[in-house]
Amino acid sequence: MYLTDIIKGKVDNSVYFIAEIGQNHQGCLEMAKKMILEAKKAGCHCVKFQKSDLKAKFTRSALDREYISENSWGKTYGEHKEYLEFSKEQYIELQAYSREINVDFTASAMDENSLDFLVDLSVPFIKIGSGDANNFSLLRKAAKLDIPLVISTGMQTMDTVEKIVQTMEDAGKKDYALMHCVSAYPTMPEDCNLQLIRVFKGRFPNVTIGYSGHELGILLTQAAVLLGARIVERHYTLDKNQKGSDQRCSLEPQELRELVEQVKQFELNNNPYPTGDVMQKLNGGQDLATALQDVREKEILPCELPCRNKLGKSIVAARSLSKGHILEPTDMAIKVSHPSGETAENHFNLIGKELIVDVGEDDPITGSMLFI
Ligand SMILES: CC(=O)N[C@H](C=O)[C@@H](O)[C@H](O)[C@H](O)COP(=O)(O)O
Ligand SMILES: C=C(OP(=O)(O)O)C(=O)O
Repeated sequence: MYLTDIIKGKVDNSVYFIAEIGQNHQGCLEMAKKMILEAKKAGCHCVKFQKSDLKAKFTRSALDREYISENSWGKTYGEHKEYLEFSKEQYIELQAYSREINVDFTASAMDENSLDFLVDLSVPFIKIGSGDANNFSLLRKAAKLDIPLVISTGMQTMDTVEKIVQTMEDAGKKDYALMHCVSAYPTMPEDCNLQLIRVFKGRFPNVTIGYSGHELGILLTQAAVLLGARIVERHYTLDKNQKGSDQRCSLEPQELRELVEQVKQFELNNNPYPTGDVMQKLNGGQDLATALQDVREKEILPCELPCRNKLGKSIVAARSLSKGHILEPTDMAIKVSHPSGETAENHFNLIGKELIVDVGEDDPITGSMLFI
């Protein structure tokens, strides 16, 4: 099955499965290949990685900060990320291997350079992760491409999701999907807010809705499918005991296989199952009932704040700028910055504002630095 069949609404009774290898490969190419093979054997349609150009995604100070964590692969966050990043040659090798065994291969574009990189690689679709769901500079650029997009919505409000849809519409982009997502690793049932899948389907009837889940186990992802998710993405690992921030919320090959098999049994069409039927079909239970609680509005949840503080993007100076300078679009870059600047979402609102202080390259730009 092709993602485009799902996104273009030609197929609404099947689910496209993305095995998110992300950075669970431990920086090891051979392990990444083994993971690709096991994901294919488990029945997944696609394997996904995360592509970053570190200097484009992070400010110098964010890269230089100490990363003291049991999940760290280096003394600084930059060293840690560098260790986990595959080179262009390695991407080409992994892509060729995926082709050989007939499984789709792609990655999330975590900055504009990485978007270009993935376009050059001719991936079947590009993922925009939650960290960039309010990066409208990246979204506008991606919307112009003739490549399908899968856009996650963790750490965002409904207002931002509406703006994403508007951005796609303004660009005439039709082949994209929105993923319900909560950016907490793992996500507890009370935070999963699965009913938002139904809400998304109601508000955006022409958009394919999917689910990028970070909860433990497979039950709640099955419920997500019954509520209307037609693309499923789960982090995946060969062994959850390995080192890495995402390991705990990942599925091992056997769980991934079971998820795919269970979902194949469902009778699906364009209509979400009523909540009572979801409970009954999946044999109820407290976790399921909690994850299915009523929710109408998408908000940034307290459980998402650690991820937002760590990986949320904000506005920084693209180059040194002097006091009195009037901001133009190219003066600003959207990066992970510690400390952070104005939220990425305000990028276009800052155009034309005057700086009241000198700012160095990569320095965060905050409201107090601007003449109002
Ligand atoms: C928001 C976002 O990008 N989240 C990604 C996708 O879910 C994650 O895989 C992060 O890259 C990962 O959790 C970061 O872990 P560390 O900070 O240990 O490299
Ligand atoms: C951050 C990512 O995904 P999500 O927001 O769906 O967890 C990603 O795909 O890199």
